[in-house]
Amino acid sequence: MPFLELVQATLTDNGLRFSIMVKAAVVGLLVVLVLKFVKALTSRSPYEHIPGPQPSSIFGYLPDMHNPNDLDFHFKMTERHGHVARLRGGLFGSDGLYVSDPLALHTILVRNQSIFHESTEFSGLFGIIHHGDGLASVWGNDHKKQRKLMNPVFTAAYVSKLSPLFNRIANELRSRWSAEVQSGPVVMDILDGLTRTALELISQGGIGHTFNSFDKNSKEFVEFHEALKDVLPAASKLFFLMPYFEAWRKIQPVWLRRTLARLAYALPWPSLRYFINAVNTMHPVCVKVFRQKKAAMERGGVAALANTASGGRDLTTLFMQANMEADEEDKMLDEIVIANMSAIVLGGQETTSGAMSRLIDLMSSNPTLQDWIREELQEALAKKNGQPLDYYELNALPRLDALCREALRLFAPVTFVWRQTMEDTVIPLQYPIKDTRTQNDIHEIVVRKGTPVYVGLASTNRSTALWGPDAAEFKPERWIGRQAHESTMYQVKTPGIFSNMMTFLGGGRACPGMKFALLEIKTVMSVLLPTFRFERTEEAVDWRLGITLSPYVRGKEEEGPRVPMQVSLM
Ligand code: HEM
Repeated sequence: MPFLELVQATLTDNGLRFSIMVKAAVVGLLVVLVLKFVKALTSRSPYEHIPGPQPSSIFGYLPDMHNPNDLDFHFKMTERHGHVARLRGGLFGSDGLYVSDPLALHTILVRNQSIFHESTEFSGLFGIIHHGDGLASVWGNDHKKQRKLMNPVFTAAYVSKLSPLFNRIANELRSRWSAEVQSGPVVMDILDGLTRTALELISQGGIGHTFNSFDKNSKEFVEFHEALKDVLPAASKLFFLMPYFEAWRKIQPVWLRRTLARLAYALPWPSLRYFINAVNTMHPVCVKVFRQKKAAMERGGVAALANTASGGRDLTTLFMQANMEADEEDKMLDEIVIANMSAIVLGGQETTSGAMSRLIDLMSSNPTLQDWIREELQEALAKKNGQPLDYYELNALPRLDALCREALRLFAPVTFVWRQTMEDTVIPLQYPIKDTRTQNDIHEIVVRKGTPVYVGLASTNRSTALWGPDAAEFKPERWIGRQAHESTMYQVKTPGIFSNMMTFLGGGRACPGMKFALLEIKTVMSVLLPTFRFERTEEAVDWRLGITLSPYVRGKEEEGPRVPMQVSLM
């Protein structure tokens, strides 16, 4: 329905009160913009003495920060401006801070985490995507309560039990690719196969559902994958709407929110449409899976799920069981369980399919490295007479481990996370920065309430002060023979939960899925590398930012994410 007709129909439906509300919203928005403009012109920033990048426009740092083609904004932030950088807010926003200093990160993520909340931008965004207050949208006690129920299912004891399932899914990919390359090398988009694999791993292992992703005719896979692929890049392009997402998802009555969403959908704005479509596709699937699971468990406990995709061993079944047994005050509402199912699928799909493609991409340009990893896997498999390697056996392989660590250090799939300061506070610095006015060293920074603080995951992972002068180079051998705590050049500790790097964050909101992700990546490599050789094609692949990183063929970005690769049997 054309936009104007839709507006007319809606007005007729809901009458005068709707028209008044729309006018009030427009006036309110204009007032906010004017006030922000006046504030920016009249007030002084408390961070004028801190070095930082010059924004490329009057709109301040946000467009630069979300520019899909400027990964160096993040990768080189520390080396260009120091371990804390001032981000200029421009004419409509206030200044923010970009942090990669280990001591400051410890203060933000661990010691004073109650002062540095998840930003309303991200909590609002993920609250809309997951349709509720799951892990990504709550803080304080609510967050702790949810983590307490969910953390146990992410431990090695549980995750290791998923090895047989993961091996079965990885072998399905191997069979498909083997059939394709049987009569000789073939150039194929490996991202397609790895995406299907990652979705099956997370959907079967995470929520106990299959999208039949290896079936090229699976409508459910096509729709859901389309939604997953679009949702974060589209959201990233809506960054200037993000401050209003938290307020948006609280709009009452619900009919008003739905009507506004329908109107927004009718606007000629592709990113907004992709976003709304994606959100409306993902949620019903999680609701359906949850209802089926709950009904089965109420009938016959976990045993009633024996014939489902995961046989009842998936993470959701485990935490639903814990939820049923929890004390009344600790229980999660059904809508929160559903939001967390959605968080698991979204948090675990793009990140891991990207990481797996990156690993193969890196090995394809370095055949010696590829052979070095393959040799280790072949030896380990030979010792088991070709039987699949389990969680503990995979973790005991130093070369595979070094490859994973180095790729995840240098190319952190999540580039930065966003926090907001809830009260005035001070952050101490490990590496002093220079006062731009006096040139004196600054050892601590007073951070004002309301300041947006960006935790630079990729930039910390590339700091030469932490990792040595070769920090920006891909060198898996740097990990060989080193314990996790020895990993940084000068034994400096960061709060990161993964070998001192920030890839999976640290503190109370660190990624719970780290062990799950590493098992996925290592299992898939252990199945593919002994069978296939991967070689680069002429087409260059660039990784672009869209909250997570996605690969695009240079000059063919409009074709969507792809990683073309020549694949042949060993
Ligand atoms: C290479 C793969 C992965 C990377 C790099 C990664 C990274 C991260 C990071 C940086 C965060 C913090 C986000 C923030 O605070 O804003 C996070 C949170 C989260 N991740 Fe992961 N993740 C990965 C895989 C997974 C997997 C496989 C799962 C599920 C099985 C998962 C589930 C989650 C959840 C539920 C959260 C929210 C935690 C909370 O707010 O308490 N992630 N992840």
